[in-house]
Amino acid sequence: MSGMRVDAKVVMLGKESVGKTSLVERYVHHRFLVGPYQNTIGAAFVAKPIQVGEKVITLGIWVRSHETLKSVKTKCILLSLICVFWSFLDLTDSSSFQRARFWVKELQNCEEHCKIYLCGTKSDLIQGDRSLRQIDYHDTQDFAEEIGAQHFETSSKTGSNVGESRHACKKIQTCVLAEETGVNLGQKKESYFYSCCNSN
Ligand SMILES: Nc1nc2c(ncn2[C@@H]2O[C@H](COP(=O)(O)OP(=O)(O)OP(=O)(O)O)[C@@H](O)[C@H]2O)c(=O)[nH]1
Repeated sequence: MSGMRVDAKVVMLGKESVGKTSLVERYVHHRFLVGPYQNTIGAAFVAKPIQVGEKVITLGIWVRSHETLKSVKTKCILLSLICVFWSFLDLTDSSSFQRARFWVKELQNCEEHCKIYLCGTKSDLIQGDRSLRQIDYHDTQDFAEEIGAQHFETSSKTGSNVGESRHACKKIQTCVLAEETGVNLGQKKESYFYSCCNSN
C-alpha cells in the first residue's frame, strides 16, 4: 500500500467541549476516554477505512475547534472531495445550540447544498437526570427539517445511538462510491490521529 486515499471528508464542528473528539473515539476505536478534558488545539484528524460491499473506502474525519471555521470554509471550496459537516450540540448546554445554528448558516453561505448532520451529545447525562436537558429534541428536529439535515442524539460514553451515526456514515459511503474521488495522504496504514498542522 503506497499511501492512504481519503474518499470523503467529514468535518466535526461544534462549541468547545461539546463532545466531538469523544464521538470520533467511539466511532473509530469503540471506546470512551476518561480523564481530564483536554481541548483540541486547531484540529485533529483520523482516517477510517470502511468496507462497503466489495470495496474499502476511507473517511477522513476532521475534528475542528471553533477558531478554525474560516479555514474549514476555505477548504470546503478548494477540495474536490465530498464534504460532509457534522454540527454538534451538547444537550446539557443551551449555548451550544446557538453556536450550531450560527455555523450551519456560515456553512450554507459557503456552500448552499452542503450535507449537514446535527448531532446532540451526552444523552447519558440527561437520561440520568432529565432536568439537565437544555436543548429540546423537537426544537432541534424542527431546525433539522428547516435546513434539510438529519438529526440524532448520541452518547459517546455509553455508545447509545452511535450506531445511528455509523448509519449516517454509510450514506456518505454511498455518495463516495458514486464519485470515486480521493487524495493521497502519505504512508500511513492504520487509523491514526495527528495534529492539524500536517493534515492539509
Ligand atoms: N457524560 C458524557 N460526557 C461526555 C460525552 N462526550 C464527551 N463527554 C465529555 O465532555 C468533555 C469534552 O469532550 P470532547 O470530546 O473532548 O469535546 P470536544 O468537542 O472535542 O472539545 P474541544 O476539543 O474543546 O473542541 C470530556 O470531558 C468528555 O469526557 C458523553 O457522551 N457523555
